[in-house]
Amino acid sequence: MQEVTIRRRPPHGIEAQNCGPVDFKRAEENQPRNILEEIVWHKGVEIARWRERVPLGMVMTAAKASPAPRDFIGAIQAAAERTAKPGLIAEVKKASPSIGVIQPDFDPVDYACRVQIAQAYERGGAACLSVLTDKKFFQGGFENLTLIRQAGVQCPLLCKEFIVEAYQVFKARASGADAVLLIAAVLPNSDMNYLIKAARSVGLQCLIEVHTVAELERMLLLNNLEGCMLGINNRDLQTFKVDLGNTKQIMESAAGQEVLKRGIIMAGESGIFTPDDVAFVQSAGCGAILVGESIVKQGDPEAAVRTLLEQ
Ligand SMILES: O=P(O)(O)OC[C@@H](O)[C@@H](O)c1c[nH]c2ccccc12
Repeated sequence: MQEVTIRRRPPHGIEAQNCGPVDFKRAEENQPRNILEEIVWHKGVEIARWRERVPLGMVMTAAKASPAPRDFIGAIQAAAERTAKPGLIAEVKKASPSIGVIQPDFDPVDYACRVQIAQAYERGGAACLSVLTDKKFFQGGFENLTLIRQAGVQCPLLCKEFIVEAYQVFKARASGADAVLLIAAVLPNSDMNYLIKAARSVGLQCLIEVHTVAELERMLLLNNLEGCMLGINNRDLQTFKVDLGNTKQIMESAAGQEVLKRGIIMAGESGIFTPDDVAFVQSAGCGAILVGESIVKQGDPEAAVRTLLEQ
C-alpha cells in the first residue's frame, strides 16, 4: 500500500542542499505537483536555515526548559461536557494559499493584533487556540505562540505547522505550544510514530489530521495513537476544495465507527461557518471543531465565536 501520495523532497534535492549543476537534472521534474508538495519542500529549506542558527540540541534544551504544557485534549473534553457542543479550537490565521489574505486589518507585522484576536477568542468561549506558524504560505510565525502565551491567554495552544522533522516539534514546545498538528497526507506511519514519540518526550499532545478513509485506516494502525486526537480536514490540501460531507462520509465508514468505539476525540476541520455546520459535524460524531476563516474575517472575533457556538 502506498502510504503517502506527496513526495517528501524534490527528485533532484532541495534548494538548500544543491551541490551545483548536474547533467541529469531536469528543472521541470523538480517542480512541485501541488501546493502541499510545495509547502513541504520549502520546509526542508526553512529547517536547514533554522538549524544553522540554532542547532537541534539547543532547541531540545529550550523545549525542556519551557513552562509546563497545558492539557489540550482535556480542555476540549471539558468544554464539550460543559456546553454539550463540540469543543472549539479557534484558529489565529492571517492568510492562506487558497484565499490569500483573509483579514486585511490583521497586520502581518503587528503582533499585538494577533494577541488581541487570541484574547477575543478566549473570551468568546474557545476551548483551545490554533496558531499558524508557517511564514511563507500563511503569514504566520512561531513567535506568535510565544506572544499569545506571554499575554496571559489560558487556552492551550496548537502549533499549526507542516511538521516533517522532530526539530519543528521541539521548536513548537520551546515557543510555548501545548499540542502539534501531524498531517497523514505528509507523513508515512514510521515518521508519524517517531514524531508522536518526539512530541510526547516534551509533553506535547498530537492532533493527527486525515482527509480520506484510507488515511484514517492507516492512522488507526499506529501503535502510538493512544493519547492523541484525530481530525478530518474537509479541505483537500492538494486541491483546496472544501466539502463538509467529507466528515460525514469518513465518520460513517467502519474506520470512523472504530474511532467512536475507541473513544478517540475527532475534530471536524475547515469550512465550518454557521451553527448549522457545527451541528452537522457534531451529529457525524465530532467532539471538536477547528475553525479559522469564518471567525477571523469578522470584525468582532469574540462575537463571532459566541454566535458560532449558540443555539
Ligand atoms: O479557515 P477554515 O476553513 O475554518 O479552516 C481552519 C483549519 O481547519 C485549516 O486552516 C487547516 C486545517 N488543516 C490544516 C493544515 C495546514 C494548514 C491549515 C489547515
